[in-house]
Amino acid sequence: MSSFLAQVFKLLMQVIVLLISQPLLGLTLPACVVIVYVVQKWYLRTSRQLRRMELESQSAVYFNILETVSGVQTIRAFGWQDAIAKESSVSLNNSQRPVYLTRSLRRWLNVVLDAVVACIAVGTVWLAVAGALAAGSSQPIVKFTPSGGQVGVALNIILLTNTTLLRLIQQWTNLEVSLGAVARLREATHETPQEESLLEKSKNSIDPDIQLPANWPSSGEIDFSNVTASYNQDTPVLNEVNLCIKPGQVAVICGRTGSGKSSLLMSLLRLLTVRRTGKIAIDGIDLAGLRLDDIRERAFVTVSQDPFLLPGAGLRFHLDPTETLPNKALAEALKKTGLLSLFAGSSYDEADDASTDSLWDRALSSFPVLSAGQAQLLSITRALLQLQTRSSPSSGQYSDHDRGKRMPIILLDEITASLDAETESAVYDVVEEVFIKGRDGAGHTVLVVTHRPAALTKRLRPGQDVTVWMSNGKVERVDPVAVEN
Ligand SMILES: Nc1ncnc2c1ncn2[C@@H]1O[C@H](COP(=O)(O)OP(=O)(O)OP(=O)(O)O)[C@@H](O)[C@H]1O
Repeated sequence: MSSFLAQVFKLLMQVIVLLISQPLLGLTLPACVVIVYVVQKWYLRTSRQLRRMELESQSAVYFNILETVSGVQTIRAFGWQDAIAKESSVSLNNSQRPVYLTRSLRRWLNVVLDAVVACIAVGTVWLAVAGALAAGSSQPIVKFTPSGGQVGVALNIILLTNTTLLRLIQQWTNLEVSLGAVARLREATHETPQEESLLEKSKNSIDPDIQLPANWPSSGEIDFSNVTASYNQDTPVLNEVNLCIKPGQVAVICGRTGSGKSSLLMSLLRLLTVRRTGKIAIDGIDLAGLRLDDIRERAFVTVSQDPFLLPGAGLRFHLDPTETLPNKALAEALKKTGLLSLFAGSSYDEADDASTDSLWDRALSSFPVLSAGQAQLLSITRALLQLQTRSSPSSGQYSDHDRGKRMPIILLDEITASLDAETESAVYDVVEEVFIKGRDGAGHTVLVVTHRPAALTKRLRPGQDVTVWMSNGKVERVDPVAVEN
């Protein structure tokens, strides 16, 4: 913007100096303005289109490079080198076409502006000659007789004006390109569905009559009544689900692939749209009338099928993103899931807490690469820590009588799918100790989605826990865990 303004003022000054040295050139000014206006209009319109084509064709090249880098092993294994090289060179050639056309357009602009300035220069020389002839004539063509110095200054300024005009139009194009980039970013941020806008929407649908107790959920009872839910508005993935899970109960959710097990958990987190004909209540409070952040931050601790890890982020961020827990708690949780020795390596000394101090701010990528199972264990460690932070309402926010213990519901979605039998058993040991039995003897409500219910059977409590069988988005049956004879 500043260089554009600099060119504008430069041009203004040059025109003023030119008019002082050759006032008659002022007559050509309207014609020049019209010509420059028409030329810049054509130039800008074309260069805008070319810039768009350039960006699109370049994105194909970048996409090609990224795809090749990430799939280089596959390319080598299948011997696709020639085909990929050909494809890359085609997209590179295509990306060069708009660049070439843009350069040609600039040259065209140069030539047109040169021609305009050449006309003005011819006019200046003509005025000078006519003025000189007028000096010896009885009937002068022009009454103005410029001095040699004035003609020199005018010609010099004319040459400079040409460059200034060219730069001005190019700066304007650059400004437009930059504004276009800003507009595209704005479009992306406004049109991509944002969690914040969902939160905003959910704020609008909050039921003002619901006074959410600070210790909600205090027991963890879940009641699905006639729940029909879908990802988009058309096909429901949950069909009239009726299910009641008692406080402290473990519900193992089983069923064929695509039967709606994960969707059942997602409907609790309001990641699915639940139709108004049904409702999901936790401890008697309908989730539809609550804020999304209240539901997700207070009511649930979730471990999903796919661990979400950011290699550039620190270990603490992965374990305790809100940075509320002391290092000791992080180390204890990692020890529980067997990951502490992996992260601390040989420097770990069980008797010395300080031996782990350097771990927490190190980026995850600086540790040995985690296997799928180890990544899943890290997610479970995070869940253990989340349970600690979510169980007690933060002290400053609530009055004393409100400050009971929360009992978040634990949602585990195929957490052992990528683990071997031995690690699976170790993980379920932790689940049993921390979630099912609870630290102080009061267990949490736990929903476990699994394809291998047998691995959990021995940890379920006869007469208390249940296995929920799902099929085609419906609850087919609920089997209580049988009492062993
Ligand atoms: N993001 C999504 N958008 C639209 N439909 C989806 C989405 N995720 C799942 N579905 C559909 O919802 C239905 C139930 O899927 P869901 O993931 O709940 O099944 P699942 O029983 O958990 O399967 P799996 O055992 O393979 O995890 C499927 O028909 C699937 O096509």
